[in-house]
Amino acid sequence: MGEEAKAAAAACAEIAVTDAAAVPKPTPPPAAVAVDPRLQGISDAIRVVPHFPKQGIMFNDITPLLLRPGVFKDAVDIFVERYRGMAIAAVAGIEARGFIFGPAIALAIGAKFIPLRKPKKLPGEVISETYVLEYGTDCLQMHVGAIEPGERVLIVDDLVATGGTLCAAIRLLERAGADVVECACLIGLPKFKECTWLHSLQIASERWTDIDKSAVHY
Ligand SMILES: O=P(O)(O)OC[C@H]1O[C@H](OP(=O)(O)OP(=O)(O)O)[C@H](O)[C@@H]1O
Ligand SMILES: Nc1ncnc2[nH]cnc12
Repeated sequence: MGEEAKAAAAACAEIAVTDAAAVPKPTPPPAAVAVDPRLQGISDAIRVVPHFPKQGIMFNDITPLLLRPGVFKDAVDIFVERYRGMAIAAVAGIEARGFIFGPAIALAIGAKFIPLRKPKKLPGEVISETYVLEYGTDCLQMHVGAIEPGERVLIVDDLVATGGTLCAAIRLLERAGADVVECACLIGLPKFKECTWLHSLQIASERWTDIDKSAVHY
């Protein structure tokens, strides 16, 4: 990707992961516009904790960002600016950290919020999607009836690492008939760059400049 295209991509805080032909295209930003100045503050407010929760993991901790209302607001605003006017009917947040950003985005764009929960948390009838983790499996559940067939949905989480969690969320929503427009995460880990199986979706993420935060650079 050339420098001009990089700047443009960063400006709309978008990462085109793979073939995006099937999803509505956001308005392309003007070429060579400056990187959003809010991104550095967001990046700086995320703490990287080595070897948590286990040896070898560089844990991206968003809690310091939450202690800074201005930065927290910047993070939400960037997503709201991107998704407002895209006829999104529902924001689906992934437990637990998608519950921090998702509802704020949903309220601001006038969408309903759907919690995608870990097993045995929802009291009603659920549909479930199991996914593979590095060690073992996990599962996301959603209430039956939370989504109407054809509704446009944005999936929100704090971070994409392998993409396994997001893929499970996409499968769950699509099984319920949703039209998944995009996935939005604050942080993308480099490993994710090699994953091309989030087919025909785009991942909206912030563009980090601090390589120590194991962040995405496109
Ligand atoms: O891209 P992946 O490899 O699937 O990993 C990303 C997921 O991992 C983290 O959640 P976690 O599973 O730790 O759950 P928690 O938020 O409940 O702690 C993070 O908040 C994402 O949901
Ligand atoms: N490096 C990481 N930091 C925070 N949450 C994660 N979930 C998966 N990998 C993670």
